[in-house]
Amino acid sequence: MTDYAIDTDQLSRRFGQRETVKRINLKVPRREIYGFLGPNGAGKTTTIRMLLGLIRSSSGEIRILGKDLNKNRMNILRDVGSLVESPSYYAHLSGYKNLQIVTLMHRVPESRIKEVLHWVRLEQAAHRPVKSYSLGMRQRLGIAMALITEPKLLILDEPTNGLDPSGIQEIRELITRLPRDFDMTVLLSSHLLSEIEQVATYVGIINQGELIFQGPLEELTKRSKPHVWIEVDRPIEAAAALRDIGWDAEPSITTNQLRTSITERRQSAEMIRYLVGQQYDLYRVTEKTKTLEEIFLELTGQENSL
Ligand SMILES: Nc1ncnc2c1ncn2[C@@H]1O[C@H](COP(=O)(O)OP(=O)(O)OP(=O)(O)O)[C@@H](O)[C@H]1O
Repeated sequence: MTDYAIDTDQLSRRFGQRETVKRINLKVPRREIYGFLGPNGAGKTTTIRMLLGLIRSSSGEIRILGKDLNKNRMNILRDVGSLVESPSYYAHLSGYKNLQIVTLMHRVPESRIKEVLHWVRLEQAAHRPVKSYSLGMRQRLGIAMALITEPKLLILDEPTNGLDPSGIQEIRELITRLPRDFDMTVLLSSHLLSEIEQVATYVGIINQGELIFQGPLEELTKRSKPHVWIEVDRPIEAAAALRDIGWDAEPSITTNQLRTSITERRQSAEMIRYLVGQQYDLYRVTEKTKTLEEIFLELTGQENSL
């Protein structure tokens, strides 16, 4: 049995009549960076709030680090660090003082502050009031606050929202090192695929409350392998003829093309020879690679919104 840091079973949440999260089975393997991806309003924050015990689920089970969240809430959450929406801190106090408050609350030795400040690269700014920090620095402070208790699981809701490219890069580098250096599992949410694909090793895609894809990132990228498209005079007939002899071919009526899953040149030569031999007129042969963005939009049913 796989060891999951987060394991939900048929997890659901309604707000009034509306079901915002629909029977999702989230499986987050340990030591992975799990990208929780979905368009705005898909249900990411609601899910994360349930995982952290901030709101109740309407039905379903949640296991965090192998334990039932309903039975051991306080115990489990001690091993979970989180940053949901913007971090809460005292703006007039320094980063150091803010971290000191967290160490006192959680009975963590003060020596840990230096370690986490180093980690998030805030040593230089440690004694300046947080109100003088940039958005990226505040976000890093938020992550430092989440890391100070040495959690086994870190949950970050849109950690790069509103950051400039260099701020995004810093957070990205920080997150990537966590599983390796601290044996930590990370779940981070985003509505941007470009965000997730750069850091995540594992991906879950949620759309309108439903988990529509879950698996290793490579499984998603595999779908972006190139396909050969053939423009032909009778695409439906040609596709059927190809399928009859064991090829994979899908017609597209609107564009007079058919799509094949062929990736090798020799195979496409064979297919072309066959079609010409069957008296089809071929107008054009092209190779197309779907971008991850296109796959994401296809999965979430928004391909026409670009
Ligand atoms: N307390 C609440 N009462 C009623 N509806 C709510 C409540 N919280 C969330 N919702 C609704 O649930 C849906 C999902 O919201 P949620 O914040 O989970 O989405 P999200 O994927 O995190 O999107 P975003 O990236 O925009 O935050 C939205 O339509 C939202 O209006």
